[in-house]
Amino acid sequence: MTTTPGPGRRTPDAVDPLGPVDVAQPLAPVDADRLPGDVWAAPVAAGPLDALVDVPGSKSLTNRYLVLAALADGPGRLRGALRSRDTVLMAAALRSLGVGIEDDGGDWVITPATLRGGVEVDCGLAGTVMRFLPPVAALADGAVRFDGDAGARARPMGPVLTALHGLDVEVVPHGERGHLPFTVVGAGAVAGGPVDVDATASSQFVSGLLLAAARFERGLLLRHTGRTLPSLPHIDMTVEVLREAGVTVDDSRPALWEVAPGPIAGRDVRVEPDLSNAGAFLAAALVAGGTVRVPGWPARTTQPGALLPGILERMGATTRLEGDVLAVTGTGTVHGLDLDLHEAGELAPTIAALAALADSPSRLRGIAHLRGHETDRLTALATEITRLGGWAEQTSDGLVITPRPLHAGVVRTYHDHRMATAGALLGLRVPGVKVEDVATTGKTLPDFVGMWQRMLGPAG
Ligand SMILES: O=C(O)C1=C[C@@H](OP(=O)(O)O)[C@@H](O)[C@H](O)C1
Ligand SMILES: C=C(OP(=O)(O)O)C(=O)O
Repeated sequence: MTTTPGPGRRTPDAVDPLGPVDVAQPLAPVDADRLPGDVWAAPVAAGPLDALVDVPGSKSLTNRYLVLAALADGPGRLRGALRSRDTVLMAAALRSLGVGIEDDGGDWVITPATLRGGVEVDCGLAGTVMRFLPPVAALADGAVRFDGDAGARARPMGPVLTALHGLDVEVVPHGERGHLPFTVVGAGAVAGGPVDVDATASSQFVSGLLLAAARFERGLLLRHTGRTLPSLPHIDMTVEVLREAGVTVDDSRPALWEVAPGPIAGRDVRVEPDLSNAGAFLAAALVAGGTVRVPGWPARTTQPGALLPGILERMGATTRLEGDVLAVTGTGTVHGLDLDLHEAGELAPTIAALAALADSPSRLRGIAHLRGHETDRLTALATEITRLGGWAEQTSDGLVITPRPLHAGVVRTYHDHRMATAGALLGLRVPGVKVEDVATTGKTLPDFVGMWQRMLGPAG
């Protein structure tokens, strides 16, 4: 049987162990009048950009700092924290567990407390909430029920729950095993010790266990058992914030992390801007030409967005760090590239949108785990790029994107903030692009539309 690769399908290729699959179904037409949520007409850039874009705090750092502050031995203060759906859900969950979290002139002031059970946690669609809080709930004095959006129930949770079970924490599934909803029955303490985790599907399985581990009686010796590990910078971020809070972590052996038991210091910290969220704005300079600047760019960071300047340069930009301002300048011509993104999968939607507008094909590798993100991002990106007339095929671990002239159409977003921002990037170049449910950007960037319009200026 011969097969025709199609959008939204795996395509046979040399590295695809799954081999050929069935012929693609035709794309469902999108009727903009019947779509849920707002349909936003993405503006076309009127000319080269010249913008300074202030990007709010990092989601990943905000939610790590919140968890550590909740488990600390004294009060803490978070300056420049991101206020978005993912971080507000984290704060709400910690409050329900008994932690004090007050707003003080824009800062979050956190007062740790004995964690109480008998509560429910709404994870929304936040990976950081659903993966970071079950180990915290194990320290509570009773049952903590976890659930989230319909899409959250599809996201992988099994390795976290298996690890907790291995640490003698009771976990009660309420639906499909290894998925939300479930209840963690906290016993007020966790003995800790050695545990094996297969984190092939998400680095967050490792980060969540490490964040709570100093509060386990024997600490934790965590071994990753899978063949590949995504998003290592995010695990390094976890190790770094733990060390900053006075926790002893040994990460000197490959795929092994040892956290010593001990107190977590309550601290006064400032959150770095979210570099991955900055990515869509910086990428806009390549699409429209001109310069986009992002202030507060850290000289050194564990955020995977640190890879952006190098990636954008390969795609045709010039970048400069002027003090703490990153300036990215583009010509309007974007080059395709072959890129392994396993360390920075959350950048993939931005890079895929650029690739669809490039002057040569691109291949993105190392991102099979994106199938378990907010949506199956490989399918979503292939489907939506193809819907606009481009061509994108899935491989076993990524995408091959062949640029073609794009046309007007509605980009579906599947409750995925980064699908919405990718749609905005395509719309900068292609007249008539609309983005379904643009409000989904509120997951990490509630003012995305306002920021995008300000970046474009009055002519945009
Ligand atoms: O720990 C974190 O803050 C994150 C880790 C990564 O998850 P995966 O390893 O599941 O990709 C990343 O994609 C996500 O946006 C945030
Ligand atoms: C994968 C992402 O989020 P989450 O923290 O929900 O996994 C993301 O923001 O790209």
